Amino acid sequence: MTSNNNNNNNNNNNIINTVILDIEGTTTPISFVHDVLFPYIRENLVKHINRKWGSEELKQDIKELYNLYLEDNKASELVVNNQFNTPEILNPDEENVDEEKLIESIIRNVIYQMDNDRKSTALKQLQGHMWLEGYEKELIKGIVFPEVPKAFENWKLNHIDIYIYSSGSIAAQKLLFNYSNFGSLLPYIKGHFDTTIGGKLHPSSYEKILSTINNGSPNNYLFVTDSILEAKAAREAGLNVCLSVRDSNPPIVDRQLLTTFDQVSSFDQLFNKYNFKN
Ligand SMILES: CSCCC(=O)C(=O)COP(=O)(O)O
Ligand SMILES: [Mg+2]
Repeated sequence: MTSNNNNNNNNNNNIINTVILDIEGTTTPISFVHDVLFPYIRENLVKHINRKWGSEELKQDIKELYNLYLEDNKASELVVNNQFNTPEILNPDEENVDEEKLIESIIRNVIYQMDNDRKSTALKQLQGHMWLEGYEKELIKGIVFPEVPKAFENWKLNHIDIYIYSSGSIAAQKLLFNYSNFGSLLPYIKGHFDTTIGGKLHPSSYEKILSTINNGSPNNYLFVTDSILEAKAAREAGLNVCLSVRDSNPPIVDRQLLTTFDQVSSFDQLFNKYNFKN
């Protein structure tokens, strides 16, 4: 273990027994998400809706998207410059709804959310369902950075529990790690969390995750993420936090806040920075 000179809240003598990892920008290049996963959704959305029309899974996905539209609309009455402006989805439960128009409204809504990189649970659930076929047909392979499998192995050997917390749905997370460029990494991962537990910018989400995992006090946990706002929220919940500053990530703009966090550009560096239980 080495100490570091950052004026962060981490006490690097804390004994870490659990790591919680973000995906995009942390275990996985941002380019994989934006240049492979997201284009797959755009290219296959119409086909997916037509193929799955009438299925319980798609009905549920549409219901979630519709509820989100209603919620945003309600919120927009209260906020002057509403940040969402989510395109209308026709009520899927209306008896005489024009199916063609309903489908058009769903597509408009999904594409709008994706154009804005919205991390809504509704969008992420649909995406997760869509990627299944892409992975199964080997059209997509999940990408993790080259040192990630070795780090997983190392943590596993030392009985450090590995959890994932991503805006991507739990189903999408499992696909990415099951069909990874290094084979299935799922056996290394003890559990998964997505935004159904709460958004990644809220300290309460991290508190809920910790009470679900139940592996001791917050300072036994290490959260690694590329997002400084997620890092701030997790720190407020008392976790040790390390920023993933990969060469391929966009630079973090708030330089001042950045200096208050530990940073690594590869998981290898975590092993010198933190005191993992062994
Ligand atoms: C689980 S793979 C899909 C990635 C994704 O959709 C996403 O929004 C990634 O967000 P993260 O919280 O992992 O940065
Ligand atoms: Mg991320």
